[in-house]
Amino acid sequence: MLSLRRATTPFARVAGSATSTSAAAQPPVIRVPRRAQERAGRGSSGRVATTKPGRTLISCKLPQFNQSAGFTPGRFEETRLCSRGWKHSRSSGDHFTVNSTRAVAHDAGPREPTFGALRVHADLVEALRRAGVVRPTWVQRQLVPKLLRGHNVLCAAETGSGKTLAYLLPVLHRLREAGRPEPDAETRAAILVPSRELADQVASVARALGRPVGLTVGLVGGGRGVGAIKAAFAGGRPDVLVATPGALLKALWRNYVRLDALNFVVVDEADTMFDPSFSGMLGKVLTQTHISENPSDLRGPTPKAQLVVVGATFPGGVGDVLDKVTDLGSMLTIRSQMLHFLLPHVKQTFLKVKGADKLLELSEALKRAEREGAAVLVFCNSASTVNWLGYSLGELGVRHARLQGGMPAAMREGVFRSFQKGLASVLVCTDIASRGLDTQRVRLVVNYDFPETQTDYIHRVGRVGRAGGQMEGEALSFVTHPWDVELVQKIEAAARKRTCLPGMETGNWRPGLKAATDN
Ligand SMILES: Nc1ncnc2c1ncn2[C@@H]1O[C@H](COP(=O)(O)OP(=O)(O)OP(=O)(O)O)[C@@H](O)[C@H]1O
Repeated sequence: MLSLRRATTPFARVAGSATSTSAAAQPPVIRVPRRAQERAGRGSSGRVATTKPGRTLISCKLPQFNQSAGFTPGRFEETRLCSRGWKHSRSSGDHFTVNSTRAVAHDAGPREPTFGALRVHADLVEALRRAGVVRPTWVQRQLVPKLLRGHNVLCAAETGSGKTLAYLLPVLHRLREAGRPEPDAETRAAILVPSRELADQVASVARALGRPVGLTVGLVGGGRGVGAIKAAFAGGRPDVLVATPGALLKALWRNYVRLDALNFVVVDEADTMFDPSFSGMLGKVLTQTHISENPSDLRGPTPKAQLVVVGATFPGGVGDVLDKVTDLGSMLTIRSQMLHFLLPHVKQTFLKVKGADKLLELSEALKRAEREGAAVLVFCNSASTVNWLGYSLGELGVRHARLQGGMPAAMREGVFRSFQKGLASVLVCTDIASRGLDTQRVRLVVNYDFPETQTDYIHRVGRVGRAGGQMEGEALSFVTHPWDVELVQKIEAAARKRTCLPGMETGNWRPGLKAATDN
């Protein structure tokens, strides 16, 4: 007769096979590893009980795939995915939701210090207070002091966590402390961003904060021709220039601005800026600057520029570009703990749907959002789908705005602003709106086309659940093609295992750079 006993090691040991004399008298005892015992206990279905009392993390159309917030599968345990059969055409209509497990986004608790404790200029703190921004978020508490101390920093933190203020405050503070320059002085800080909409947004925040401390802010964005770029410098060179790389290169070629006297260079939205489509231009801009290698380079008669690179995701090519302009080893890194995880405060639903049914599903979702008074971003993968979908929604009587890169710059300029002002509640757009744009009004993101990469998914969903926001965010993704399903399976597996998205692990992030705690 065999008896099962709980093993103390993960490996089975057959005790009866030992050569002790007493063994012959005893019935053989087989020690079975705990995992195998648990598997045996699951019954004939072989399924692990993934539900426990309490909140549900993942709720599915088929309840046997539900997973409780209190359950996490073992590291080597096979994860049962609701989306496993989604390549089959009969799976249409199936769905699952990753529920939010946290209520507040990135906001600091009442016991966190206020901005005053970060030792930025009192006028800046007061300007923030007037805007209702009192306590710094995690990334602000990390980045501001390091920049004030003169370090070059590479900073990766989730979408909507407040990175813009995290770099703007020390930049404005240090320019203010340096005193008023000569009237014809060169620009002292350049902030580089990938789109004119984002340039517009960052410039308006910088202006609101720069005004009280007597600093001027200029803006040059792409797509408006040389006349518009020249006009940006008509009133003299601004202290801070927010620019897209293409427009800045044009300004440099025509000598409207110089970058060799900069005190600060900021590269925002690193994943797009270091993407091959931008990195060539960015490299050309950076080679015209003198980037410091350590804080002592910021002093003396010819001070160099401090460099800060920020993003919510980081591509591989960052080092290749930066290596040419500074000592990478001297850069500090800041990385938030939940980088490249699904946002825990945003409810995310995935719906397997036939291509022909997507419009119907979308109009249902838009009706629900309208009843709740929620603004919606609808993402498509191409400009032509934006145009087609806009036309179809128009036919259905849905008021909306459209934003895609092929639109003339003059038209694009007003679209996002009018959406922000609430003149339209639905914005149909390409990924041009997924990077950096602050969308406090938006409560629902719809992936009409499933994004092509996990990075795009992170940035799109990151348009909801932003710091300082009062509203619960939600994302709805339509899953149609087999290649969409592959991506969904990776996302579902990461959600169930509570790991970051596969292939985006940041354990060895920027090896060779000092960790932020080194300073
Ligand atoms: N300390 C704070 N308290 C309250 N709200 C804040 C705070 N810091 C920033 N915000 C607000 O949070 C929102 C998101 O900030 P921001 O756009 O800088 O995020 P981000 O990290 O740059 O996002 P993304 O990665 O999408 O570019 C903005 O509306 C901003 O005004």
